[in-house]
Amino acid sequence: MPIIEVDGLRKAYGNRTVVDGVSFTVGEGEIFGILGPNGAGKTTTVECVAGLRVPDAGTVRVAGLDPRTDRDEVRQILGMQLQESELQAKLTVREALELYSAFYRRPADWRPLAERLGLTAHLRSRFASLSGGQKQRLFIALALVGSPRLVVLDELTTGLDPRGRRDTWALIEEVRASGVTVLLVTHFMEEAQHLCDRVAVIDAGRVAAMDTPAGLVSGAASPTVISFTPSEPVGRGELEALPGAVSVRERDGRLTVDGTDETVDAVISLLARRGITARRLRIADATLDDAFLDLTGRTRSRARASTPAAAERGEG
Ligand SMILES: Nc1ncnc2c1ncn2[C@@H]1O[C@H](COP(=O)(O)OP(=O)(O)OP(=O)(O)O)[C@@H](O)[C@H]1O
Repeated sequence: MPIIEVDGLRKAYGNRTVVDGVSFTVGEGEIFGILGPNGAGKTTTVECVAGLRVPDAGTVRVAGLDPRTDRDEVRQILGMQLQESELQAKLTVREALELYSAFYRRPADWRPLAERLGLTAHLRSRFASLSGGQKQRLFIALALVGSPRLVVLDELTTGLDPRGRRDTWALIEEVRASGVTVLLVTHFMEEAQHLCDRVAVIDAGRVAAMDTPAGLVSGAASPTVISFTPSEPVGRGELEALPGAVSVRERDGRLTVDGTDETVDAVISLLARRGITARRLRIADATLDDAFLDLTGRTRSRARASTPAAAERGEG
């Protein structure tokens, strides 16, 4: 039996529907990602899973329980780290960990958890004095302190530096290795690609796609990107007409073609027939970023120009 079953979930604020028929299931032990642009309805969806919001329609089950009517039971099973959570300013880290432990029937020993999250040196610090990264790590600890079967993490690594982010990913992998299911809301494609077994892309309140990260990338309209500087001019129209080509861009004499493996073969044949040399030839798989932009219908070129991956591909 899946640990999370969401079917036809709908939620409106006033007359504005922000979750519009979302369905997905998560198997026990999975790391399941919810990815989507700002305001897509991700937080509202996971808050309904956690029983913090009442759906207008549809059903939610957590380990077969209804989070609304079986609230106490679900609270014992599900740990939640909320985006933008707050604690009382004067509460110390230690007090927060002890307080949260007391909510649960089978709390974990919070000390190793605090150690693992780099909080041991801050146990006496008051919440208000913690840095953004320290607060974030405390919320992760509080989500895990009840030994949950399922942990819901919303914007897990927002506010962490790259090192803190990597450490947190390693922690999440350990958590999963211990059998805990993870429902993860994220903005970071790299995070989804690194951690998630499956991802639901939510756009404007609906599931735009659901697959493994690799499946989403290979299902993108243009899973391969080829870029090169031709030794002699090549017409963009000619490249656009090649099999599988989705788009062609030119910048400072450098051409970038989004397409498929078939497009790559066709570009190389075309250049060979003409005796044109492809200088600094680069062929790259599209990333989850590209798949996400395809799925959420934004212009690929605008976004790609601003991603680090674009620079690596020599597009900048
Ligand atoms: N309590 C509320 N009352 C009214 N509108 C709300 C409320 N909570 C969220 N919204 C609106 O509903 C929409 C979906 O919000 P939600 O937080 O679920 O999206 P999200 O995908 O998590 O976004 P983000 O990535 O920006 O956190 C947004 O437009 C948001 O402004």
